Amino acid sequence: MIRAVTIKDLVGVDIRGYHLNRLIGTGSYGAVYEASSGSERIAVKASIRSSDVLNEAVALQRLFYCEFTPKYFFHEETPTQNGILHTIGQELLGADLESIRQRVPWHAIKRPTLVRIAWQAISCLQAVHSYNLVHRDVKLGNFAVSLPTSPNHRVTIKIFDLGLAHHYKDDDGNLIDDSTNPKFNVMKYCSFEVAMGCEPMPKDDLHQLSYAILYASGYDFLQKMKSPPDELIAWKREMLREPSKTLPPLARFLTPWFEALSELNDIVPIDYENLKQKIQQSLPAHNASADLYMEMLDGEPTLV
Ligand SMILES: Nc1ncnc2c1ncn2[C@@H]1O[C@H](COP(=O)(O)OP(=O)(O)OP(=O)(O)O)[C@@H](O)[C@H]1O
Repeated sequence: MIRAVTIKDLVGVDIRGYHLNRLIGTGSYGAVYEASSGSERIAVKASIRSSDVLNEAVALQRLFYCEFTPKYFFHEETPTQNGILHTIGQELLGADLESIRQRVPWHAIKRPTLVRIAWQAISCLQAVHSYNLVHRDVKLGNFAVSLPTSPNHRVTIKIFDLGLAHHYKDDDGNLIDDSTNPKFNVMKYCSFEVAMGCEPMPKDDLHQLSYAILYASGYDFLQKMKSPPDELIAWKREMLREPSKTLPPLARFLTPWFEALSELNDIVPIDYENLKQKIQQSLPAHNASADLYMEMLDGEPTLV
């Protein structure tokens, strides 16, 4: 048994043979550590919300062969003097996209990089949905770059934090209810239909992604989320009804993609390849399917 500890005070503890070296960051309910065993480095997520950890562990296990989510290593329950500590060992990722956005001038990721991010982020959701999972918490901070591969420092975008993910349909296509009944309509960055009281479905992950991309393009979505609830819902509705008029001028180049997103529904299967082509059409002079790299620019690691 390990001594009484708080979730943010686990440096030095060993879990499943991995030594917790460094606190990477903390969220509303947990903390993530960089841990190692010999030369192998992983991320260990510890949380006080056992239901989220269990849910994430099940989702990551399901996604074991998925290359767009962190690789799953283990789920461990460790007795401590003040209760059970729940941890998940998973692939160590690099910086999350919210931190990357914060580091770029004007907090606006350049268009050629932005379309590559959007292309890969759509692939992440396509992959998650192909395992009959809906993520339900799509935001910029829940995407991260993989650790760069040498020698050219190529990275890929992965989606993580599957604590709210849901196995929404079985192999025969029958919908599966979420018995925990979470209230997604209170989440400020939920999609329009979810704000209106519908259950989050795959198309809602894509609508949440559209807000994340808009935010990454330099739009002050945090300020928008502070609008009175009615105003925020009206804006989300107009983004679907008339994207070309509602999009801020700097993001208007993404109109083809937003128009395609408006046409999604829960019945017709989503054509992810078409959505990627719409991203390409938004910026024809640049290859949206090109690789991404972490390069040192002015002494700062920069995603290009
Ligand atoms: N597998 C991972 N590899 C590297 N860093 C990670 C990994 N998973 C999470 N992180 C980082 O750990 C930090 C804490 O993550 P966590 O998901 O607990 O909180 P959050 O997303 O910042 O907040 P919230 O839980 O409120 O959404 C974040 O900076 C996140 O980018």
